[in-house]
Amino acid sequence: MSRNKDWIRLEGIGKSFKVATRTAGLKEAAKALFVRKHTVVEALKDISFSIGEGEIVGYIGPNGAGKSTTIKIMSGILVPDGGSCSVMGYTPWKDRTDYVRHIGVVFGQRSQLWWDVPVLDSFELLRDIYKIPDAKYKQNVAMLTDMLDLEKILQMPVRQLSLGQRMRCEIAASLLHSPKLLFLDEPTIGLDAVSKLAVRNFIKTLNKEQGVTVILTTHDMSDIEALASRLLMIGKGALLYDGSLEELRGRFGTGRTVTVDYRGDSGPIDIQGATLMDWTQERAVYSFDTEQIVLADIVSRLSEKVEIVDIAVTSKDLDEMIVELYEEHQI
Ligand SMILES: Nc1ncnc2c1ncn2[C@@H]1O[C@H](COP(=O)(O)OP(=O)(O)OP(=O)(O)O)[C@@H](O)[C@H]1O
Repeated sequence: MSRNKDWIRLEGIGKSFKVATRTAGLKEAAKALFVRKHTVVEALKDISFSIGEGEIVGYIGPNGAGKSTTIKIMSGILVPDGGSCSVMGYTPWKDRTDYVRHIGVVFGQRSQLWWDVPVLDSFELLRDIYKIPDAKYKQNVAMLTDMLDLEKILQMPVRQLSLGQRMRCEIAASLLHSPKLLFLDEPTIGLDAVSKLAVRNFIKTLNKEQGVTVILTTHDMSDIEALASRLLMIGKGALLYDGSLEELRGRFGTGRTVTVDYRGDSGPIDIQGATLMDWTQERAVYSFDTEQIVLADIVSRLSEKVEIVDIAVTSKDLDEMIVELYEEHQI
């Protein structure tokens, strides 16, 4: 349950990047030595949202939408062109030294561990960098080793670890200093099913038992389904959706497809309120909206004419809903 709704508050955040344009041809390249041409990429346009303490929020959007730029601003790595951002009372890019003691950051594609030394040595370096008191460090290493099953890998150099093992160590490394806020950028990318589950379970427990707030960037919708009760969706630098998964499901979730296997001699049967998608000698497929017609009515109409052998109903999955939202906003 969220304790302070404006624990994180972004208001009117904008960020543009100036990108040098290169023109083809030797003459143009020579000219470019004297006259530099630039285009401006508007990565974020007027982004506003609040996140409460203790929430797990999924931050999603297609490639190039502006997710990393937002995370970099919230973690103090980038300074926005305009707008305000307050996290736990800090302005991230202004009070960075103090601020970083309260946040943990994991970028799935980048490592904060030293490649050639045992994992534990990296942890000790981080202890010195963050000036973590000895007792707290020992307690956290013991807790994280237990929760993330690190016992056998702490003495191994990072380059010898599998991706799943490395990700567990990355997450542990980001939590050694007991941050209250964790940014996770693609934490399950490339992981197999078992490792994904282990990482997800850990994030859930961390949030539940220690109240750590989690902002999760991912392209994997099953991460969102498993972890986040709230979704922030961004596309072309603008916020497109801020709400719960349930609301999103409510908005798109009344569409169903029913596949009915039958026996009997019948031509296609029209049912008012349902759309016939396919009709073969053994199988009929209808799409329908639960607000227009209930499944039982479809089944009962069909059973007047044919003998029903099997029924399977599917609803839109999260991926499909997201694609529809993008289409709605023409992303
Ligand atoms: N340092 C930079 N210099 C120039 N352009 C940048 C820079 N960082 C980001 N951009 C541009 O800003 C836009 C948003 O990028 P960002 O990395 O935030 O997207 P993203 O949603 O994280 O994408 P992905 O899912 O591919 O990681 C893109 O058009 C990107 O090319």
